[in-house]
Amino acid sequence: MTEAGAADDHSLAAELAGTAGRLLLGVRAETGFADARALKDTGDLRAHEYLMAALAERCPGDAVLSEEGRSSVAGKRSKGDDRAPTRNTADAERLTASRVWIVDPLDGTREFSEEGRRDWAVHVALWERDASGTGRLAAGAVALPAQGLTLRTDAVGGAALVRTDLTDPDPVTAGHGPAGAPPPREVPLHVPAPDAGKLRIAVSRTRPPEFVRRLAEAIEPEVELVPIGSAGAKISAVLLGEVDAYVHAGGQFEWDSAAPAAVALGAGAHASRVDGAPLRYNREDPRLPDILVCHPMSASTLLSGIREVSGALP
Ligand SMILES: Nc1ncnc2c1ncn2[C@@H]1O[C@H](COP(=O)(O)O)[C@@H](OP(=O)(O)O)[C@H]1O
Ligand SMILES: [Mg+2]
Repeated sequence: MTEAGAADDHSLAAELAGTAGRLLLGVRAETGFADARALKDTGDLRAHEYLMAALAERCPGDAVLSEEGRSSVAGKRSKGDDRAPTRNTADAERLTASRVWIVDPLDGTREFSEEGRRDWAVHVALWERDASGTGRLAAGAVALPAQGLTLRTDAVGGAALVRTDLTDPDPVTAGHGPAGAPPPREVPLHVPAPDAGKLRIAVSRTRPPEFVRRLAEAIEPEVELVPIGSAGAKISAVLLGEVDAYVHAGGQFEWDSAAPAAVALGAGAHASRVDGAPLRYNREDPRLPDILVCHPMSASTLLSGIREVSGALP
């Protein structure tokens, strides 16, 4: 799924997501948490404007689909800025383009505005047209700025975990270097297999779908529901082994899942719609309301459990 991107596209996605993430840490420090609305809007728009400008400069021929470049957000402003958000590539052009960057400048906007929370992300994905006509995710990066991590695709169809904050050793990369040596900056990323007998399923903190509670009752392994903000942070938690699956239905858009799905597929995870159909991107209608990400070993249990409770799907 990720082989199509040129080596540079993977690095560029990671660089842009990481830089937008640093910018967002700066917005948090500068704006403070007293006015959540101002902090959310300023974060959304500053990261969006940075990504639009960087993509226009670095990839001038490519189309862009950003959550914050839709015509419906034209009236939104960041603190101290009168400018309207830079618009996305027009639909007619995007739908015939051969390369489209699908970005969520700030996923988990609510968590970004809550002091101390680390479950928010920057998503940068590249979709490329291919011979099949449906296209595919060619590269992707998810920055978790408050966790000092970026998860990214690589040039050989895999994925990597990059430590962006080298001052704070983290348990994930720490075990990879020789004893006593500083942990490497970047390590290969493979989705870990679940422990037998128990499944931890990440769900939305604020809108956990009722059908996931039904699913938890319907399947054999014991299930623990783990509320986490941001689709990117939840999918990253699956890839980092903090949970075993992410199940969502009832509403979402292409930008919420494109970059994390690209990384998940590169890391060997199962990523699909909740009925098992492939995730498709760069459609005319950007709604992509449901998703399942897990280790391939758990996919059939979860897909058949979801089928059993499909009457409860939103
Ligand atoms: N029912 C729904 N309809 C539309 N978007 C939804 C949704 N549920 C979740 N999302 C979006 O998916 C992302 C993760 O949500 P959650 O943390 O609740 O799981 C959020 O993106 P943004 O933060 O970029 O808006 C949120 O807006
Ligand atoms: Mg989002």
